[in-house]
Amino acid sequence: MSSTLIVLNLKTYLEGTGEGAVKVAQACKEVADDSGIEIGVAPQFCDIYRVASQVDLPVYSQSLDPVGAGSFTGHAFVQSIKDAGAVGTLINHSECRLTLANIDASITTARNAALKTIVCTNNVATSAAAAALGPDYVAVEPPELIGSGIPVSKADPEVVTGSVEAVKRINPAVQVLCGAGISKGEDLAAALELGSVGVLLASGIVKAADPKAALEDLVSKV
Ligand SMILES: O=C(CO)COP(=O)(O)O
Repeated sequence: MSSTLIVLNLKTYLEGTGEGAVKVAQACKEVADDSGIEIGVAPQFCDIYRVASQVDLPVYSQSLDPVGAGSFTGHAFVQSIKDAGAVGTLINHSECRLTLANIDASITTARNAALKTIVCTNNVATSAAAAALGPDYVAVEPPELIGSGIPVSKADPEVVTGSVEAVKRINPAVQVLCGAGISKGEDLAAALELGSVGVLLASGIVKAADPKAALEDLVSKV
């Protein structure tokens, strides 16, 4: 496997029994095996166990709550997420934003459970702030391009290069992903060219008529 990472965020796109998530995850696994590129998937909380137990690929939670075992109701508990089979978690996605203090607490909570952390950011300044908290990855995604079909690597390459530069300056151990509007092979190639180590993406694959073919195209230029 190369060190390139692709994480497919399923959001709430797939209605139904969870079988849709398993099917997309299976496509991710096949394309990962064929291409040698690591592909992870972030399904709904309730689908983590189903996906992780049926498909051998890295599964991420879409978020978690920084609470321990005890008197907490309605929270996404890290130990349950881990026991369900997740290897990591997104934190602070633009569609599930946290305060800086809660981002910090979520990173610590995940790290203590040996889950990988991907902190989403919306611009260079927040990428720098996130890097200071020491996650495994910062994933910069300008919200205005999310779901737009317009790739960040083309529409706003400076937010990627600026984030890579800022993160490197603040904490060189943190790696940078980028996302928003990514769907094609040329988008992933451009993202890597700009200094990121991979992409976080959703609609271009999940909503495609043939997600496996879309994934094959995504990895075709690397
Ligand atoms: O929010 C995203 C991934 O977390 C990006 O979404 P799109 O790939 O749909 O633009």
